[in-house]
Amino acid sequence: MDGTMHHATENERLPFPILLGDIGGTNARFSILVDEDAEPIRFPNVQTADYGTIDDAIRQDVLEKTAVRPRSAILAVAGPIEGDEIDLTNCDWVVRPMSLIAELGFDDILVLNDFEAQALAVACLTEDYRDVIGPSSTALTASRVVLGPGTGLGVAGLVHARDTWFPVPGEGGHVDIGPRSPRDFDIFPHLEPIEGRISAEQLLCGRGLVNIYRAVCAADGVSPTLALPSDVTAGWQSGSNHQAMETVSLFSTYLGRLAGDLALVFMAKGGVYLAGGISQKIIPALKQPEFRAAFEDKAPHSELMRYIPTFVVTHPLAALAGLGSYARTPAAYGISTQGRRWQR
Ligand SMILES: Nc1ncnc2c1ncn2[C@@H]1O[C@H](COP(=O)(O)OP(=O)(O)OP(=O)(O)O)[C@@H](O)[C@H]1O
Repeated sequence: MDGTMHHATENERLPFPILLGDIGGTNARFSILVDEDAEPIRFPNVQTADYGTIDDAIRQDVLEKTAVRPRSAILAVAGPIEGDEIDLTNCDWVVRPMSLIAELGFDDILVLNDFEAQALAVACLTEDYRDVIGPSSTALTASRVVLGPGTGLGVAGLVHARDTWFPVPGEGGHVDIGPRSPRDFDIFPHLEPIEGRISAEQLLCGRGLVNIYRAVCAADGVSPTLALPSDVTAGWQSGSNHQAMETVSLFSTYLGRLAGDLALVFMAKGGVYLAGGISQKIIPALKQPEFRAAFEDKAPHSELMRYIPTFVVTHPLAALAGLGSYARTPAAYGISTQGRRWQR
């Protein structure tokens, strides 16, 4: 934060044109908002492994592809945002805002958490970009939750208060999850605890599909034949592998169980939104009874749960859409920029 000409207030817009970036473990996606009204300029997805640094990726895949010179950037990253060098969780890139300012000509950089960006997306997601799971489809303007099984399990709340959306990016993917049904009690002893416990992320992510599958095989006394998360969903989809089919069914149950718990915590009458790469790949399974049954199975509040809608986010670039909405109207969102905004 050295060398600032002035301190921006929390609600102050970053200067246009604004580069928006959603930096995942595998893919980075960029767009530029030229002004408040323009449609974003889209750039092809970047594989993070193809570039040594994010600076190179931005230079070669964005700045060299357009004559527009972004003055500022809003970047959403997976990982804790502390200090002037931000290490990303699932890739080798380090975000150095001071270097982006010095080397690439930006005046103003804001770094957000990736699930904070997903929460922003969920605040403004229209019907076209969500697939309803279950009986209720009315998403009130009320608090929401987004959870996304992908490489890991991201979770964020989205509190609605004072006409403002407040994203709450926590570490909700790491809560405990335990056995509930008799079948769970057969399977859970075959899961491998980490430091004595099973956390939601051990079941509800790509690797989690494989963990559940291996435990199901162990409970059934058969040798596992599938190694990758995509093998498990393929075995489910083709109906060719009994254990893979049960795995996806259990995955839906556990996802519904956690989604319901998070809905209770946030009183999420605005709905629970399933993001992450895996949700979109198993939509037909999520539409089977297991997901909603587990979601609503929250006595003494089952009646309340029945009216809370659940959705799969189908927007291909949801995080960028969320960042774009924030870039245009920061005052609509309760985002603290303290310690996360760097200015020339
Ligand atoms: N067909 C599939 N079925 C099940 N899991 C899959 C399939 N294809 C990929 N996966 C798993 O999905 C996970 C990746 O999820 P996702 O696409 O959401 O990535 P991500 O964590 O958002 O990272 P990025 O932001 O870089 O895309 C990996 O664990 C991968 O093994």
